[in-house]
Amino acid sequence: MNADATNTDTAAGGGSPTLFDLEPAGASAEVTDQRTQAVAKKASTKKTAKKASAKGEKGAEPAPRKRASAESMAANQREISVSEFFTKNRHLLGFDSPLKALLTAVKEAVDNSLDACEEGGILPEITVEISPGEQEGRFRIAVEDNGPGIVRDQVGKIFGKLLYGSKFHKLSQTRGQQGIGIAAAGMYGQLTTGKPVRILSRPGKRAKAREFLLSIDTARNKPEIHHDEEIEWDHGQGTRVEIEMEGRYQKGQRSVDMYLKQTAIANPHLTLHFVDPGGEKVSYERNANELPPETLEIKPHPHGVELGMLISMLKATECKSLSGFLQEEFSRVGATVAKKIVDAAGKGLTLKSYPTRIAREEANELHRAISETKISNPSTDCIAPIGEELVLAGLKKEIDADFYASSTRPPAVYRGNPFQIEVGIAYGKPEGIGLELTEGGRIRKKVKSGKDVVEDLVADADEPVRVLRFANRVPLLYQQSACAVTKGIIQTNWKSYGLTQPRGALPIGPMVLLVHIASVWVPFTSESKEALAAYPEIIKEVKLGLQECGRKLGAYIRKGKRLKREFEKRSYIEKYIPHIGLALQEILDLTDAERDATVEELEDVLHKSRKF
Ligand SMILES: Nc1ncnc2c1ncn2[C@@H]1O[C@H](COP(=O)(O)OP(=O)(O)OP(=O)(O)O)[C@@H](O)[C@H]1O
Repeated sequence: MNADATNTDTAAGGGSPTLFDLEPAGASAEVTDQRTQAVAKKASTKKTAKKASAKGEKGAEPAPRKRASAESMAANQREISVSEFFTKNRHLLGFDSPLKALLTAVKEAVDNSLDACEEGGILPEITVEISPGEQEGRFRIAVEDNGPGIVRDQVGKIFGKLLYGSKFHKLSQTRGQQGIGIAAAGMYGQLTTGKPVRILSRPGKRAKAREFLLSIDTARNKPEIHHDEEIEWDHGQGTRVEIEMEGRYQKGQRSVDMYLKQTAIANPHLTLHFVDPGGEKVSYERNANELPPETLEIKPHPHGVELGMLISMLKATECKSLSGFLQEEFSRVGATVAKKIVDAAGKGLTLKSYPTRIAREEANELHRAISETKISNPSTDCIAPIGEELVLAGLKKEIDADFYASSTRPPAVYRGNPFQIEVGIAYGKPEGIGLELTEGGRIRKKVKSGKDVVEDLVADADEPVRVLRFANRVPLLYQQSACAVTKGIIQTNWKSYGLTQPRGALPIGPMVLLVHIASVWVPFTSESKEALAAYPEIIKEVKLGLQECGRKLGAYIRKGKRLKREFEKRSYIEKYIPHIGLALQEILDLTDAERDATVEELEDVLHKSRKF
């Protein structure tokens, strides 16, 4: 029975005994009237409570709930398409505000262009255009590359299907990993403007170019191609992607401009052109004419494989023996290591055991044996760091500072995945400390270089240092505090290198800190790829890299402080040298020429008095 109905009945005086039933007969009309009023009030209170409860107001009685049965629940249970999921959860992909959405879309397209050019062995030249869209608050982004292009059959799946890509299943150093990025950007455009994505592709100089217009059928996670036609395109081979979307364009630390500038720093082999919504053009010319060294795809390292994955691999393998399986499917396992693992596993497993018939219990022992067996670290020809020299060149090209240092750590391993950390430092605004020692031993004020640089990259002297984080050469602009890189910086003792550092915070000073991780699988904290997960191995390497650069910085700051003290002392003495000259002239009866020569000599002695 409906609980509400019971209450109403009771209030109306029917059903179970109430106050009225207990009242003696012949009670006065006034009392009856009061009773009637009380009943009416009670009923009205209940109605109000019901309404309030429906509105969710505090203090209201809870509204009665309709109970679901397994059958009624079953009627609502159905598969969720990955596109529907990410439409609702677009913040997971970096589309949570118009400002960030614009940046994410540009980033996905540029990262893809860079990956494609490098895979194709082509020096990348990329053009990014952002122009106002058809309505206020809309923008049209276009990213064009000179990469290998995309073949006709693949265009639909790449741009109209989430979780489709060429990089997820291989362990190699690429910017993209998940197979979500560009389709998600197109989906966001479609969601906010209703417009399809436009793609131009020319897969090879001799091939004909084609134009496509497509959108995603989000319920089925499938492409809907509206237009597919051969066109004349005045462009060599390559791809052009155009997406109209709701967005906000703004310059600043987390802007498209900053992402592109940082991309140019970390990719010295890239020539990049950018046209902003106001029509202003910026170009970053490459300062390296060689592509980064080619990296090899690797197999998983046994120490990075979890039990569930091992069981799946055993089921899926085509190898006919356990020995073959261990050697074929993993890196760093030869015949000797395979034998050691199998011997340590016991459970009747032999080198000849048939992998697909290995039961869960045996797999468990095999997994234990793998973790106990000493296996050499994964090979490192699968990762390509930027290199100390190019990190320095990139910083010098784009940031006007007093002092630069860089360091590339040797490769290390987290969860079986090789990675390498690089650190760069640009310290001091030239107009800040601004003193230098000339070859002749003089200390002079530095002249501003006058380079066209981003002024706001170097922090002010009383601000926390600016951090530039990169993962496989991609700038990470959001979620700085959640990132393993920031944790590594905070855990480093900057006081010993001459900087101030509040407890548990970034150091303070006019400095840019660049940290790059190169890896076959970058452990991001979410699908939007904004922060690195805090693996202790990664934090440790970040700290070691920072310490290497920090020591050089410490020496520079100490020298700078000495220079400053000396400069002040010399300036003070220098003021009195002409007076000393005059006094000497009077005492020693010198000619004017002799006096000037003495003054010059005294100045020389002063300036060459100390070596730094
Ligand atoms: N400009 C391009 N030129 C050539 N191939 C491309 C281009 N853009 C995308 N692709 C291909 O499309 C695939 C899917 O791209 P998408 O951005 O969706 O995912 P991803 O780059 O693999 O991973 P992530 O989701 O981490 O970015 C890529 O793996 C690549 O093979």
